[in-house]
Amino acid sequence: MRLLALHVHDFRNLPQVQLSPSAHATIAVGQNGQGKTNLLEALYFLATLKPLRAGRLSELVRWGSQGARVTGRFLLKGAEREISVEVGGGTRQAFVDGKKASSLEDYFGGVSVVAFTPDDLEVVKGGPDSRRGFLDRAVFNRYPAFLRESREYARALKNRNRLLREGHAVDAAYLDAYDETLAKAGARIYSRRRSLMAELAPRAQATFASIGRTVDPAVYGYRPAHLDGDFANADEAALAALLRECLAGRLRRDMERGFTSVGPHADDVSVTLGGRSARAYASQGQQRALVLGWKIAEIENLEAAMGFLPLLLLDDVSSELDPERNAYLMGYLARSGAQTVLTTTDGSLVRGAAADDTLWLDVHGGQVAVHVDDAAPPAA
Ligand SMILES: Nc1ncnc2c1ncn2[C@@H]1O[C@H](COP(=O)(O)OP(=O)(O)OP(=O)(O)O)[C@@H](O)[C@H]1O
Repeated sequence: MRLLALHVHDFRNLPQVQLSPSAHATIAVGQNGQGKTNLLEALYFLATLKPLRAGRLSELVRWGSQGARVTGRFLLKGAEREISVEVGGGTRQAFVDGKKASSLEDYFGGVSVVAFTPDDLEVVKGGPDSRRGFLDRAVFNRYPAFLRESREYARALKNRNRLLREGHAVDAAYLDAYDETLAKAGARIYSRRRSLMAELAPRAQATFASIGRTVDPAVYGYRPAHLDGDFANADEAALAALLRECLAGRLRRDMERGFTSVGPHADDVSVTLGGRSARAYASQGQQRALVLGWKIAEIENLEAAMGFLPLLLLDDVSSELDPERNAYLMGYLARSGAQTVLTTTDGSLVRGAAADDTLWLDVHGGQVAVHVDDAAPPAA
């Protein structure tokens, strides 16, 4: 997969960007607040239909404009394909080759992207929701249908919570039907996350072993909270049965509180170092190495699964890593041959990922321009 051309229109502070990225590294350099992350966010949104950091879609539209549009032309398995997303009035509309996309699967059609941001580096010490989000982004990359499936689950959960809040008025047969739907949708999420972890955890553990500067082994694990039974070996029907049982067992408590306390929305990813919680005991550098190990594993895993590398988006990650781990990451990017878009305030930090064909960009006040003097990385 390769991104051949990108066109951004009225996305955040970017009025108009048109560029043909390098087949390898494209490096956007600029001072703080100029629009580097916005450029990356436009690409991420194009490739996932999910905002990288915005809470609301309307935040993506340039102030004073009616709508934003991002278009990308990709080379996928030898054929060119243009996808486009428009945002306006709080909704988004996806297009494939100029026509409305018939489904999400049709839209994505093999486009795959992995983003790595400073927020990711904080994920180990953050709360379960950030780790869950981190896991789910990897699951979605691996299984694009997961976007639809997780929405189905969220809808079922919302309906059940509404019913629980109605308290005494809950009709048992009615609730039973809701539980059935929720358990089925939940079992799919469990199963997707479990499959992804089975592929990814051993790779992440191996990468960490080479960058962690410790003999303590890292272990990344996922096991649903509150669910009793043989999670590792249960098929999807058995997972749904386990979840239903658990929902029934916690019904009284859930009715008192007015929300569902068990299910994929309440899970966490455990990360341990030498058998101890990494959140509680690992140093900041080790926590970051654990995240770096995971990200590199995610990229390798996608390559193994799809037969090609995803597009990599790195937002000012180098300034957050120590020099040795930054050099490891830059060396990995250069060796992998992946198409990468990096942002930085200091071009020298990402020099290790650059080659003769690197496209250097200057970002200033929402304007993105190709840097002409290629003798040295542009200084911010
Ligand atoms: N919807 C919007 N419309 C117009 N401008 C916006 C919008 N959303 C954010 N901005 C502006 O975009 C700028 C931030 O851009 P961005 O986050 O890309 O910065 P950056 O170059 O990555 O900086 P840093 O190095 O600090 O991360 C801010 O000046 C902000 O006010």
